[in-house]
Amino acid sequence: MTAANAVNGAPPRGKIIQKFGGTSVGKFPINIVNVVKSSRVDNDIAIVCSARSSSTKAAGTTNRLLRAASDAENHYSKSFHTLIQDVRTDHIETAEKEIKSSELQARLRQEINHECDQVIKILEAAQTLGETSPRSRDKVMSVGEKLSCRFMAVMLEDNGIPAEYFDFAEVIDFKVEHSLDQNFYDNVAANMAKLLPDFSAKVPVITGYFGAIPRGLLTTVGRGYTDLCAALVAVGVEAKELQIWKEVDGIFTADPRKVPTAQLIPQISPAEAAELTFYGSEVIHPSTMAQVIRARIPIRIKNVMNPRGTGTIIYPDDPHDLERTLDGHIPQLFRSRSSTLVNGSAKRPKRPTAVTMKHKILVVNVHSNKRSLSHGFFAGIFSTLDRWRLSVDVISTSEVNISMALHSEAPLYTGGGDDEYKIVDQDLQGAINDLRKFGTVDIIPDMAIVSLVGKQMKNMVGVAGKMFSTLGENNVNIEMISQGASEINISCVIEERDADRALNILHTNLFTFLDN
Ligand SMILES: Nc1ncnc2c1ncn2[C@@H]1O[C@H](COP(=O)(O)OP(=O)(O)O)[C@@H](O)[C@H]1O
Ligand SMILES: N[C@@H](CC(=O)OP(=O)(O)O)C(=O)O
Repeated sequence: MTAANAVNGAPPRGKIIQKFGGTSVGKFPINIVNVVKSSRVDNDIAIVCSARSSSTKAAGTTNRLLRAASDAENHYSKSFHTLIQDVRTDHIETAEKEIKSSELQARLRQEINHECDQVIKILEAAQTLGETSPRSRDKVMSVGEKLSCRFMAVMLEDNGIPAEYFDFAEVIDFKVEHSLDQNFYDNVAANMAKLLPDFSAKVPVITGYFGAIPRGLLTTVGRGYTDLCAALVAVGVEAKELQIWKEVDGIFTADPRKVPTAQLIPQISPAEAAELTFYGSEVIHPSTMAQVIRARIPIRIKNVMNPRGTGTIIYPDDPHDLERTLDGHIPQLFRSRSSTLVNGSAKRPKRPTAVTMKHKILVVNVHSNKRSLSHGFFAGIFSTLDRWRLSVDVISTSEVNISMALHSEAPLYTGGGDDEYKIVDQDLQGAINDLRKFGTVDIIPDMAIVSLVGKQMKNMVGVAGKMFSTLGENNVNIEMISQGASEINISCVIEERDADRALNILHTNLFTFLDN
């Protein structure tokens, strides 16, 4: 505890890891500077940033880099050079606009040019080979985080905050097994802590990309990997809190951009946050939670545009929840820590915690050509999906039929007349061709999954009935129902055109009237 903190009775000084997403770096870099400046008064801060996006993630640096890697592989030399030139120009123009010191600006320009020249060399090699390995693809992708963090480090310095760029590309210096187990995460977290200096003097600005993994970061962890990187830093340095800074005040009872009456949730359990993320409210990368909660570190979601808000804390609010997350933990330890968290959350009203919507869903029905489902039918269906790397979000079965709701980013479109869907996603098309061995396959596109999530729902009689009758009374057609796979989630599949209306109807009826 520092002398100042000890005298004024403030909580002891500790380490806080702050993660900033790509759109925050792109749109609000000065807000990030202000957040860091004010947070450093009471705590030691390290920041982790994702690749920059000047408008949306879809149009951001990571997507451009991944497209450049595909173009190199396919010998489209001109287009990958253009994409990298766009990334270079974007970062140099931002440096010229945001950095006041000409000296710092010149240094940053040199760094940007160096990173972009390096990535061109990798892409030219990929073009010669006509392929990219998962590792070289990751290397290309990592340039996004490098550029973003070089910019943020200079931005902090330019505003009088001592900062130091930290590249974690080499943090994995041990043999990695095929699947990333707990041992892997523990080793990465320990290595991160070893590499980082004491951050009371300078703010480390850490690349949210963390090193070469045999099957590639993109395949093993997936997009949004920066949240996990920040989580591992937090675990490694035994942080007092992990903060994920976004452009919303925290987690709401429904997407606040779609449901104006949605309310901020002060505290949510990790299991609920994971369900919400999976079913469409992408607030945090799912693997992040397990690592941080295991280490008993609370996660706080906050808004870069409203730093005074308290945000949402993700932390178990009763020992049983923590027990489910951890094996063999000591409940007493949890209790002493949780008492500093949000008050009264254990006395939550009996109602779901949130309602969420997952878009771009299609339903695949396989109607068995036998009179009853034969031995091996399910095994055959699932091994086909596994072969084509598809995962099912919602499933329901009847005597001779299996219906599966799948998420696909690629659009489906009708082609060639006769109601035949031409499928853009090659994995999906491959899977559907193979599924035809098991029976007649129908595809219903343009669907959405609506889910109620809440740990209170375990003990709530009639909540599913209320959900379905509310939708029915409002003429929302339900295609599929899934209840009970997870005791804290009830989901159903509806038509995409009804999605936003259904979200509002459910929020009004189930969040306002069930209080008792
Ligand atoms: N229940 C929810 N609570 C908060 N945000 C939600 C929820 N459901 C969906 N969202 C949406 O998730 C997005 C997350 O915030 P944002 O900062 O924009 O993401 P990113 O950090 O990935 O750029 C917001 O656009 C918000 O509308
Ligand atoms: N830049 C990476 C990693 C990431 O975490 O991004 P964000 O924090 O902006 O979601 C991606 O787009 O996947």
